Amino acid sequence: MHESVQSVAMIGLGRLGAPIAACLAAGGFRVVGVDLKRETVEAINRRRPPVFEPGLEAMLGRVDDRLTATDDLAGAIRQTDASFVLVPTPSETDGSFSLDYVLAACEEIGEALRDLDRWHLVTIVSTVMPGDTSGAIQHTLERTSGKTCGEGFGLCYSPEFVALGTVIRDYLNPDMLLIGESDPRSGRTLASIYKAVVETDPPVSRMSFVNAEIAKISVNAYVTAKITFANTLAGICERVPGADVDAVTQAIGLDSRIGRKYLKGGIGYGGPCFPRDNAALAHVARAAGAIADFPETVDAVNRQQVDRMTAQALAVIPPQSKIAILGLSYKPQSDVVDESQPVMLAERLAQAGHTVRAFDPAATPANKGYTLCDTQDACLLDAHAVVLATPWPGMAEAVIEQANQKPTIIIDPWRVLIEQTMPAGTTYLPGGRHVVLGDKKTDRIAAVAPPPDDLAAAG
Ligand SMILES: NC(=O)c1ccc[n+]([C@@H]2O[C@H](COP(=O)([O-])OP(=O)(O)OC[C@H]3O[C@@H](n4cnc5c(N)ncnc54)[C@H](O)[C@@H]3O)[C@@H](O)[C@H]2O)c1
Ligand SMILES: O=c1ccn([C@@H]2O[C@H](COP(=O)(O)OP(=O)(O)O[C@H]3O[C@H](CO)[C@@H](O)[C@H](O)[C@H]3O)[C@@H](O)[C@H]2O)c(=O)[nH]1
Repeated sequence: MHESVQSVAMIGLGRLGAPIAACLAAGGFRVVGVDLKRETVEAINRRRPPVFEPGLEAMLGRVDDRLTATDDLAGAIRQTDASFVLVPTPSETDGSFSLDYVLAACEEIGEALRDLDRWHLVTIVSTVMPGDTSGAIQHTLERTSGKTCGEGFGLCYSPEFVALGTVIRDYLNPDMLLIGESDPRSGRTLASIYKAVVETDPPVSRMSFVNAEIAKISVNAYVTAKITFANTLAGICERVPGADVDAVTQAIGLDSRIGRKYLKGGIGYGGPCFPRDNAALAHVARAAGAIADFPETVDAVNRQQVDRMTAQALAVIPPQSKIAILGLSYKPQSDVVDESQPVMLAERLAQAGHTVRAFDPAATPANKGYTLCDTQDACLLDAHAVVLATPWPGMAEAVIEQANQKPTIIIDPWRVLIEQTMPAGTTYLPGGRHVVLGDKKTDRIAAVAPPPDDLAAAG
């Protein structure tokens, strides 16, 4: 079914590596997980999630004795038929991705391959820059193993398209499998490993390393352009009488050339991947002497979304108010605050002279200028205004309860409360909608980013 591969090594048991190792083991492979961190190795061996990822604990409960973890990378290679490298590739200041961790892992893999008397497939899953797999990665493996890539061992580049919070679901139900391969045997073997584990029958795109490398960052660059288009529409709809971004995006999403996914106008995209992939594509373009304006513009317009949200809030919140920010992670069901728009918004509102308190069920950012609360109730206490920045389950209800107790300004960039009847005295400001100040019919008193003059006249 999957050629002769029965056992695999997962090198790097982080946010992606741990859940994917669990999926491979639950799917029938014998998996040896490798990580430098002792606490991660111990957690896996005790079947405890080393990272925050919904569903991981349950998946670890299904691996029986097929998953073990160790810090002995060479030993893991010797015991297995194939290995996956899923270590960090942090961004450099020029937008490119560092290969330091990948090359350190490849040095050890290559040394282990030197004495191995059978073929072994190495797959790089970490996101790398175009040219890296056939360049430094392949050279390192060949140098340290003394073997020729495509003969003594196989090499693939196969990045993942999973999103944090849904890693397991996305891994088991991929839209496609992207495989850059050194030779047909390597690509075929990797495809057979995936096919043995995934729950669907996705198309497999097999190609050269460089095309797979460009394709990976292009998917994120394209999807972020789509989100940014929705945010641009949201900004327009906020200022055009009667306009509603959701009505517009729902309609245009029905055009099959556009599609409905990732078309929600909100607070801008953040996280460990989306923001950096535009910077990487821009770097690739500049280095090749091609035009870099498109990814640079998407990135710049995304950063403007924090300006848009800050201006909206400042237009309706009286000076020196107490503001509660609910949700700080870049999206619900995640503890990640890399490039988090809610964190940026909290900082900006604090800089504007407001007393800002924030709460998140999982994320604990190093806060600048605002107070991080241990509980949602402490965050909401006495707040004049609430921003539902990253709406985790249960937060919307708490906001309504707060507004029932005292007049509250509610800022709702994702419109999770749009269907609710607001308690009397509430100022409700949904992102992406034009709302008239003092609308008696709906009892929603709101303004959507009005120019200051309009606000003064209305007040
Ligand atoms: N997080 C995502 O949503 C996502 C999605 C797609 C692709 N990626 C890519 O996947 C890669 C990994 O991302 P992540 O979020 O899982 O990173 P992470 O930092 O959560 O995990 C990486 C793990 O690798 C371990 N490690 C580092 N060097 C090692 C070595 N030599 N041997 C063994 N273990 C080692 C670290 O201790 C850590 O536990 C990156 O290239 C990232 O761009 C991430
Ligand atoms: O319609 C939408 C959809 C998402 N977002 C925002 O986009 C960001 C990213 O969301 P999501 O895709 O759910 O999470 P990530 O974990 O960042 O996953 C992205 O980045 C990964 C790393 O490259 C890829 O593997 C995934 O395919 C890609 O979706 C978040 O800030 C969301 O709030 C929007 O603003 N509007």
